[in-house]
Parts: sequence; structure tokens; C-alpha cells
Amino acid sequence: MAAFCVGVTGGVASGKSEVTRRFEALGVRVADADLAARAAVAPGSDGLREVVSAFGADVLDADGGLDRAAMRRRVFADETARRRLEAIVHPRVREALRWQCESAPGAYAIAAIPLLAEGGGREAYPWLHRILVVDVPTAVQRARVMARDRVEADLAERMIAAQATRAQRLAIADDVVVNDGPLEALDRHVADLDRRYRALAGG
Ligand SMILES: Nc1ncnc2c1ncn2[C@@H]1O[C@H](COP(=O)(O)OP(=O)(O)OP(=O)(O)O)[C@@H](O)[C@H]1O
Repeated sequence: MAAFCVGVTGGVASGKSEVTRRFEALGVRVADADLAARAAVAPGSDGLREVVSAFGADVLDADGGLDRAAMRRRVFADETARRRLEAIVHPRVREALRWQCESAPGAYAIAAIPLLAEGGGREAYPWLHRILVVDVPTAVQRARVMARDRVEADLAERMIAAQATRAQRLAIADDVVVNDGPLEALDRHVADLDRRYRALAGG
């Protein structure tokens, strides 16, 4: 059981997936935020019951699951509704991530949390033992967003500006991977971190 959990965060296109893929290649389990988000409002869950009592049965599909498109329409352009939904869903997503992380096999496990700095930081995730930030200069980040998502510079800039700043992310970091070099450099850096985390986890 991996009672030792490491949260990995970073801005859009900073390289979080490249980093977590390398941990996985070393045999480390990575808790999946999408899975956690689905678990939070799975059919029969308390989360789904709360969503229905707040928004009505219109947000259910024919099988009794959450109709995500209907839910999106309901909260689109309605700030109060969106906040209400988030207040129900976010704490449950965090708990589902925690459960996945702590029940994973191995000395330690990783939870990939893109919006960790935006979503309450360390206080919202007291069960994380370390926070690893994937950091890149903004110019590199912009170039990667443009190349990967085929968007113009101004949209890439807005995507970056909508998130926490580098400084805000670095302020919550225990460990930092600077991902502005070749991917081979990332292999070495992740291998070093893996050794450190195994030692810290006592495995
Ligand atoms: N060191 C690197 N050298 C070259 N390309 C890189 C490097 N790191 C990441 N990339 C590329 O940049 C893009 C973004 O990386 P990745 O998908 O890992 O970021 P992410 O932080 O998971 O992104 P998002 O949160 O937006 O999904 C990918 O196309 C990836 O292959």
C-alpha cells in the first residue's frame, strides 16, 4: 500500500504527462484524475445524489448516470450554478484521488493534479507528502501549446494567463523538474526523483 503520495502539477503543456509516463515506466502507479472525476459522480454515489438534489433529475441520462452535456449546458454562463456544482464535485474528486493513491501498490504513488495551485494548494490536499512541480519558462510553454494544440500565439497566451503563475506554482513545490531541455534529461531527472521518493517512503 502506497501511503506515501506525491502530487504532480504544472501549467498547460509543461510536460506533466511526459513526467508521469516516466514514473509509470519505473513501476510507479499514477492515480488518474479523470477516473476520480467519474467516480465522484458515478451512478449510485452520494455525489450524484447531491447533484440531482441541487439541479434536478434533468441532468440524468436514460441510464441514471450524469448527463455531462446537460450538466455543462446548465452551468454554462451561470457562475452560481457552476460554483454549486464544483462545491459538490471537487471535494469528492480529491477524496477519490486520495483513495486511488493510498490504495496503489508500491512504496509510493503519484497523483497528477493539473490545477493543484489553483484549487486550494497544499491545504486542499493535506494527504500529499510531496508536491512536484513541472516548471518551464513561459516562452517554451507557449511554443509547446502552439505546436501541440495548433493554436495561435494569442490563444496560447490566454490559456497560460488563465492559470496560476510560475511563481504561484513554485511557491507550493517541494521538488521541481525544470523541463526546458531534451526529453532524455527528463529520464534522468525522474529516475533521481524516484530514488528520493523511495527513500522518503521508506521502501
Ligand atoms: N522536454 C521536452 N522536449 C520536447 N517536447 C516536450 C518536452 N516535454 C514535453 N514536450 C511536449 O510538449 C507537449 C506537452 O507535454 P505534455 O502533454 O506532457 O504536457 P502536460 O503538462 O501533460 O499538458 P496538459 O496539462 O496541457 O495536458 C507534448 O507534445 C510533449 O510531447
